[in-house]
Amino acid sequence: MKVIRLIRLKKFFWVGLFLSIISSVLGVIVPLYIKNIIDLKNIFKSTLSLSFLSKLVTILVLQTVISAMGNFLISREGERQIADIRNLLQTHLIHLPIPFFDNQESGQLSSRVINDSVLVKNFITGVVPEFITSLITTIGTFIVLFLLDWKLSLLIFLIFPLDALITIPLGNYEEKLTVKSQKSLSDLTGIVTESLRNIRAVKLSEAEENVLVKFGKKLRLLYKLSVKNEAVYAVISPIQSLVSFVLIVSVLLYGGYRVQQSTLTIGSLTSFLIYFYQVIGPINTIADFYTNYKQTKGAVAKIIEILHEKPEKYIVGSSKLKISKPYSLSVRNLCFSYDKKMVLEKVNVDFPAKKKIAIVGSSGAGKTTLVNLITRLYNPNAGSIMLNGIDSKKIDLSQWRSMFGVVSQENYIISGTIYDNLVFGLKNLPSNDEINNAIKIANLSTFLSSLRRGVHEIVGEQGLKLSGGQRQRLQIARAYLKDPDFLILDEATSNLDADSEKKVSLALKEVMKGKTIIAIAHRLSTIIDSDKIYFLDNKTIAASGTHEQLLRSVPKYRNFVKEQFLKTNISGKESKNVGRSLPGL
Ligand SMILES: Nc1ncnc2c1ncn2[C@@H]1O[C@H](COP(=O)(O)OP(=O)(O)OP(=O)(O)O)[C@@H](O)[C@H]1O
Repeated sequence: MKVIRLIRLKKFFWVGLFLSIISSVLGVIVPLYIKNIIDLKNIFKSTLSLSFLSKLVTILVLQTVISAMGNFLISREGERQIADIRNLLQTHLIHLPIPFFDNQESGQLSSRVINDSVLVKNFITGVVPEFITSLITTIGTFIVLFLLDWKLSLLIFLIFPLDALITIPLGNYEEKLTVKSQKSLSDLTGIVTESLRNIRAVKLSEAEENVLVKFGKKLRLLYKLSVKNEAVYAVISPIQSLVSFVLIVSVLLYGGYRVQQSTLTIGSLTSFLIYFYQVIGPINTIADFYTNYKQTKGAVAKIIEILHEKPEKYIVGSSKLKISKPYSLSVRNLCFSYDKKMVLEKVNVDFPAKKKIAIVGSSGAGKTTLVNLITRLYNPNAGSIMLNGIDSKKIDLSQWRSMFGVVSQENYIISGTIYDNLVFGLKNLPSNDEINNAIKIANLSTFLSSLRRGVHEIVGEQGLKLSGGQRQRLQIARAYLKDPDFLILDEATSNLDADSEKKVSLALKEVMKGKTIIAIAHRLSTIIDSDKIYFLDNKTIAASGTHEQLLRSVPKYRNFVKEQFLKTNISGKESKNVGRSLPGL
């Protein structure tokens, strides 16, 4: 059973279950004592009845204490289970490859970690132990009842087929409902997470109404499903009560007749009724097990689906490879497609140590994709990436990624403080001097001194409290502290005003020293001084060389530059120097 595979139960659970079983067994004995007491002729004067009474009280107290201890141990294990399942899921998720996330919504995944884990826990530490103790109570009770009077017992036995008639079809219906409810709940979580994360975009696009309409639709769907769910329980409960009532009346009528016939004692009939009252709950629990199982199956299927996803391969060999510096990268015949859409075909690029290499091409040409392949966020369909001639597949993934630092137009800022961002992902915490140095180099000193809490100031979700330039300089400071071999600049000076751009450029200049630079850019100022430029066009490298060489010999590149130059000139961002350095334009 998949549910069991998800869970690793500790010994406290088994101790708790054992205590609960003992408590159930004691519960089976109690009515027998009552029968014996009632059947004695002179109940309150007989010493035998007093001895029965004192034993009865002892058993009741013992049963209560043992049951409480059992319940506590099982519930405690339940809480640990929730934590374990959440931990297992989050650990697995964080190690899944990027293509998995391309097809998922983060809100839905959060729902798996937070909500579905609770269902599984309830099943394992609530439904299953109750089922086991109920089974023991029921079997024990029926054995005693059969020994007391088998004919009367047969009447009570009727409850099973009657209950099954109701719960099996409802259980199947419940499973379908649960799958839909869990999906609906995760959709709802997704909308809330998404809209709050992008609250500025929501307001500026005046999309409040859209978000609320979408939210309302999902909310109504969840409400309808929940009502249906409640209706199932609302139907089950009274039907079960009706079945019980009919059976009690039958036992009373038939038992009363037997007492009149003197073939049954009043004590036996009383204990029968007590047993019946006592066993009705466990029988219903056994019947409900199927419904609960079906309900959990839906949630577990979703969790197992995630756990079946293959994580990224971190360690390829048994130990990390020792590769001597300086590092140079080469990309050979790289092909890549997103699903069936071919994006790169037979791409060849070299990144010699300590050189600045630029990749240019129009929007959608595949520049970011190429960098994502180089950093192994995606795996190529064919071709290879080599580090000093060694195939990347032979190198441990974390060793590989530790070589790269990124300064990007994408927002790589995490919630927390500036300090949290500076040390994010660093294996060894930097000293105060190193932090101060990074701040100075990234041109952040003046900004930080204006903050009340300095480096411990909160930056807001995704760095909302920072300007675009400050966010980029924070990434530069982080890259400085990481001290990578390859620095990836992804349009690092885009969307900034002249002053901000100057600060970022100065900071970059410092942090680029001694590094191999991989620059992806549309803007000429970023790439013009590159040692080599690779021009991506029509899914492959159409040409390569210095800026001047390409301008002279590749008409397509010349057109591309002209277009970019015109665009940036219109937006007023490109510097005059760049315009002057474009021979032939
Ligand atoms: N995760 C993805 N799933 C499917 N298609 C994608 C994905 N990411 C990018 N693409 C597609 O792949 C192509 C190349 O995208 P890529 O982001 O690499 O281009 P780019 O040259 O970096 O563009 P830009 O300069 O506009 O950032 C585009 O057509 C894009 O729509």
